[in-house]
Amino acid sequence: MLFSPISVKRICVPVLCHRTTLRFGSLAREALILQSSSSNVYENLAVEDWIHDHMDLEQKKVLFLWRNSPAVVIGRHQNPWKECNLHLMREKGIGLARRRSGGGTVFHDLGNINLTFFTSKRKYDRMENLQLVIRALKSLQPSLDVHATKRYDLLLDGKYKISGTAAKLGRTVAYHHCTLLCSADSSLLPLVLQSPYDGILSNATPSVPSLVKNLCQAHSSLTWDAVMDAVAKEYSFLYRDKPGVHVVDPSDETLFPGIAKKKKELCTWDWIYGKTPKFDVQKSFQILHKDIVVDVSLTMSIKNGYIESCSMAVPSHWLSERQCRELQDALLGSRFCPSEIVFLVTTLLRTYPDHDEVHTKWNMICEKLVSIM
Ligand SMILES: Nc1ncnc2c1ncn2[C@@H]1O[C@H](COP(=O)(O)OC(=O)CCCC[C@@H]2CCSS2)[C@@H](O)[C@H]1O
Repeated sequence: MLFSPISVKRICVPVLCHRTTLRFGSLAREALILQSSSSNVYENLAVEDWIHDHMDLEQKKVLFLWRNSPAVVIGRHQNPWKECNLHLMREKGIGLARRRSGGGTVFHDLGNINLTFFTSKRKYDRMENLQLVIRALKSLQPSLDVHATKRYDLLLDGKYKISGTAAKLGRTVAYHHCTLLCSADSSLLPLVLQSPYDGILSNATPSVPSLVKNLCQAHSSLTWDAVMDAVAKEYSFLYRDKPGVHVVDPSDETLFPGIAKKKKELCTWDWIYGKTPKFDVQKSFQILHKDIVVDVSLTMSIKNGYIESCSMAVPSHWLSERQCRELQDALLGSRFCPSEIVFLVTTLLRTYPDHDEVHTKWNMICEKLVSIM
């Protein structure tokens, strides 16, 4: 049992209610603690959206506790090509998600806890929430040296980040969410958050890298379940008359009507990559062909994730101006993504049957293009 000292329940949905906001009404308390049974980042982000859009947060505060399988979560206004190693993530099957709140990029896995504090906008108070987390940690290890910074990070021993914060403020409601590193994969974390792509010119929000540490390194008792339990207890103590955590299934449409649609949107390419603020790519590379080195320089503008303009400078004795233009034109309007580029170039090759030499050259340029995506 995950929450041994306090009760954990599965929420039973009252059948005879047609307003979604009333579904949680039977749990009549000032505050509610929900824990996700899913480790799917898109499902959990969809729960956040659902609570934000449908629950009456003027009447009831909500704390949502969740963990994800390995994933990188970027802020609403960030550029994933600048923030992470997409090649490595594809290779390792690590998901990429864009959240609705601002701020920087973080790594999640099952050793990282996420806490979302929902309130009315009036009651929104990030420092109060972080102090609650600190009290919870100290209830487990009184000697722990943790403090909150002005940018709402939690630092261990004055220098190691264990928690990052972001927030979304609606018209009347708000949420503050934060991570807590308990036992995340600390060797993978810096590798996936290091972009190998250079030549990206962008005004997107940059992340603020820090030294990070897991709580379990400070003390072996600080496991994710002990920490989650302690946070839930502290929250109950402050806002509820009785302890209790409700385990919810984010794919349960009877509990969260319309949630599948929210998840679907969060999974789309147009949300994850397409919401990247407009950016340019300026890149020079060298191609070694038949013992000669060919210099290629590339300039592209990417809008909503799609190639809006593309110009390539290639020596005309190597690739004719016409063949260069044809390649550029084929790329226009394409998503800035490897699979689509490969598909378009393959289609282009078919328009030039029996031109092995041109095929080789286009393929070599294509390979370079894919390496920057
Ligand atoms: N999981 C986790 N926790 C704490 N710090 C992290 C984590 N992963 C990476 N980092 C470090 O923070 C910086 C980025 O810091 P930066 O301050 O730029 O961004 C944040 O902190 C955003 C926090 C978002 C929290 C949300 C809550 C639920 S969904 S995600 C990164 O470069 C690493 O050095």
